[in-house]
Amino acid sequence: MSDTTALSQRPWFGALLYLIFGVAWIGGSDHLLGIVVTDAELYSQYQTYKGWLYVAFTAALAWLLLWQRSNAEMQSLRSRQLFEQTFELANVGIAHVSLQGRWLKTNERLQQLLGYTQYELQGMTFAQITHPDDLDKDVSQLAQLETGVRREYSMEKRYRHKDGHYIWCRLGVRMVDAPVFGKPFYISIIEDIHELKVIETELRASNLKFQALLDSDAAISIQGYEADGTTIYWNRASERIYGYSAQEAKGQNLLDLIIPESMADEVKTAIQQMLATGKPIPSAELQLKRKDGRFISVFSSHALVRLPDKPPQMYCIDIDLTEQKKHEQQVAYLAHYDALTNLPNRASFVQQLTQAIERAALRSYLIAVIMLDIDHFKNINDSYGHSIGDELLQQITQHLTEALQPMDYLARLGGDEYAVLLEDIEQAEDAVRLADQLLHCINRVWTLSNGIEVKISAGAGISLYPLHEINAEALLQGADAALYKAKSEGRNGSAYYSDDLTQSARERLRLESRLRTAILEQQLVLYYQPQVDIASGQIIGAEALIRWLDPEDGLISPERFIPIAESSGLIHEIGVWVIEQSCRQGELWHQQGLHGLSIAINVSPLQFQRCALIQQITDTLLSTGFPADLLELELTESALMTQQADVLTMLRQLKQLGVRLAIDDFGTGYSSLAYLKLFPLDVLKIDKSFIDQLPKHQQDAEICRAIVSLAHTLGFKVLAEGVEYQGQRDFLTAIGCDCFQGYLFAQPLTADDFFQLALQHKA
Ligand SMILES: Nc1nc2c(ncn2[C@@H]2O[C@H](COP(=O)(O)O[C@H]3[C@@H](O)[C@H](n4cnc5c(=O)[nH]c(N)nc54)O[C@@H]3COP(=O)(O)O)[C@@H](O)[C@H]2O)c(=O)[nH]1
Repeated sequence: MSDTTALSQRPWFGALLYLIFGVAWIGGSDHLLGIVVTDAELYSQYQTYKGWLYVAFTAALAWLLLWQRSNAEMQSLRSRQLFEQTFELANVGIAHVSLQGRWLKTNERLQQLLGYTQYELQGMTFAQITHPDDLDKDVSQLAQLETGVRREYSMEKRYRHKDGHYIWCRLGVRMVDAPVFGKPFYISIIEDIHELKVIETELRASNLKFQALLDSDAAISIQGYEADGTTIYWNRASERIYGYSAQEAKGQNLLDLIIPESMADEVKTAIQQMLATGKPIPSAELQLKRKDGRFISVFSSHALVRLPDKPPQMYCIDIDLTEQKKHEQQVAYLAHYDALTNLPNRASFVQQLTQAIERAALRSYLIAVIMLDIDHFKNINDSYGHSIGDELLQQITQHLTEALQPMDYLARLGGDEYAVLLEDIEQAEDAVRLADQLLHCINRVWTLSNGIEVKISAGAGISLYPLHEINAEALLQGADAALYKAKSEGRNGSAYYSDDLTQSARERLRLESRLRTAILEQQLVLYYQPQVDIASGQIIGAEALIRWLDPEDGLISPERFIPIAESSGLIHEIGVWVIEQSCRQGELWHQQGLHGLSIAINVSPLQFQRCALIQQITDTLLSTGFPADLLELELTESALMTQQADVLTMLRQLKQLGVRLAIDDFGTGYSSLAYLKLFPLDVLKIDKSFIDQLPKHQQDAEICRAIVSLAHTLGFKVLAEGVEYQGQRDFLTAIGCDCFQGYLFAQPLTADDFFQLALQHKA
């Protein structure tokens, strides 16, 4: 077939072959026949046959050639038709393009695509309708085809449609060497991908928008996880919120990254349920874990994403609540605190006061509310501006805070008004004392940052629970009313809600101040009341009793000033003086011939709260030489009941010194039999209140009898105090009481008088 095709393609060669064959046949066959057939007739006959054979053979050959040619033409026609059909009907644009880039032949699809006719295109080059941005790439790749560097290329490019708009196409180009057009040319396949490209561009834009959206809000963390918890997506906000970079987070398991250990099981179960049911895990506020180990509050929502042919994925959207929490805390803070001074505000004060009242009601103690108000503060604001006013309030706040104890509660009620809550105060005047200290702290010249100096004063009002009112608001109103009163009376000081209390508190404070002077000016003296052996009538000792000889008021009773000494702390100073003075006096009497005389001293419970007491006594005994076994400390029951363990230790230390211990006013306090067994005591002093109506008062008589019996059973001596009548002494003698003291024998005497009396009795 190929040969035939070759012949049909080169007819002159076929004609030459035929000529050679014909000449060879005619010449050769005749010569051969002449050799083989000698008979002329037969020869002629064979000649005819040979001619017919030649004709038949050449006819067959001609038929074969013609048949083959017609077949080839038919085939060529068909393939041309097929090509044309393919070329024209193809759903992609096809073009033959010259090496110069001119459109040689284009199919209908391409013409439709570009909007030009075949004729119009043939007058143009591809470059004329290529988007300028794509041209260089196209031309340089064509050059590579021409130089044989490559055989084909493809690219995405834009052609300009006849109406001016650009169409995205995918171009495939191959160079054809067969010179159909007389020269090599390019076959270009041009596929319309415009719609795809538009979709792709839109998709990319949408992806970018989506990505920008995900990354724009630094407070919304979005994380993607495989069903097993492996991290596949981690946006920028996640990096900020949880501290892991996307690189660090991807590939790690959710449970290892941000779930606290305590939540791990719960989260695992929730994920399994979500995967099984398709229902997302309900949104919730969670405390998740950061890379640095700190916890962060987030509002977490979850979504299950099922993509075709892919395992399900889980996405978490966590909103960082840190700022919101801070804001909430700030709002909560502002609801309870004053932003300028950072002090609790009125609401907090009322709340605190209400709780304090509940505690005080249970434990029966006093509470004071002190309200402070700065005088004419408005003038400062008006004269110097509010910022100066604010600065002044801040300075005042700082000074007030420093002047108070940590347990005192200071609040700013508003404007220039402050309130102080004092819990568990001993007596009403403690509040006045503190109020006066606070006023003293405010009433001065204040220097502000800009150099301005302002002199201010303030007033204070005090109300007390439960003496004045029993609820928080009423106490505040009471303090406010007292403040108003103090100011309206121009007192420039503090006032109680009740006038009586104000007076008595002022009186006590005045007394306190005078007592300080009395100590300095040695106006305190000791009197001594004899303690007598009830059977023999011998003076066996003396109780030292303090007196205040005031130059103006004369003798002031210890019942008046000891409580003030206790509340002001002066009792410690006084106590030391009493011990020293008593021991010195006792030793002097001893040297003057009163041997074996004991001295009893009253010790305040407050003195017992100081460890220094032991050392003071030790030092005094050493310095005075007074024997320890003649020194008797009178303690009240309340002193023994506070801080029992410490008291017990102190009592044992005193016993080791050799000092004797007596219980004063026995029967009026706790009278716990347990402490009689517990503490190393020597003497029980029956309180005067049980003695007063002896012997007639049946119950008191029985009580005295029982005390004596009990004391003796436990090995203590019994002393009856306040014995004024012989009948009382007789009864006490009858029930076995050991000693007594009282006006029957002698009142408290000066040291000299006591000495004289003791000498008389000795004689
Ligand atoms: N911490 C200290 N307290 C002391 C000191 N000195 C005294 N006091 C305590 O003061 C309270 C009052 O004492 P005072 O006014 O001295 O009264 C004492 C006696 O004068 C009085 N007394 C004694 N006998 C009689 C009597 O027959 N009739 C009568 N009406 N009164 C009498 O009793 C007081 C003695 O009390 P007591 O201490 O319980 O023995 C008083 O509580 C003193 O304790 C001191 O230095 N430190």
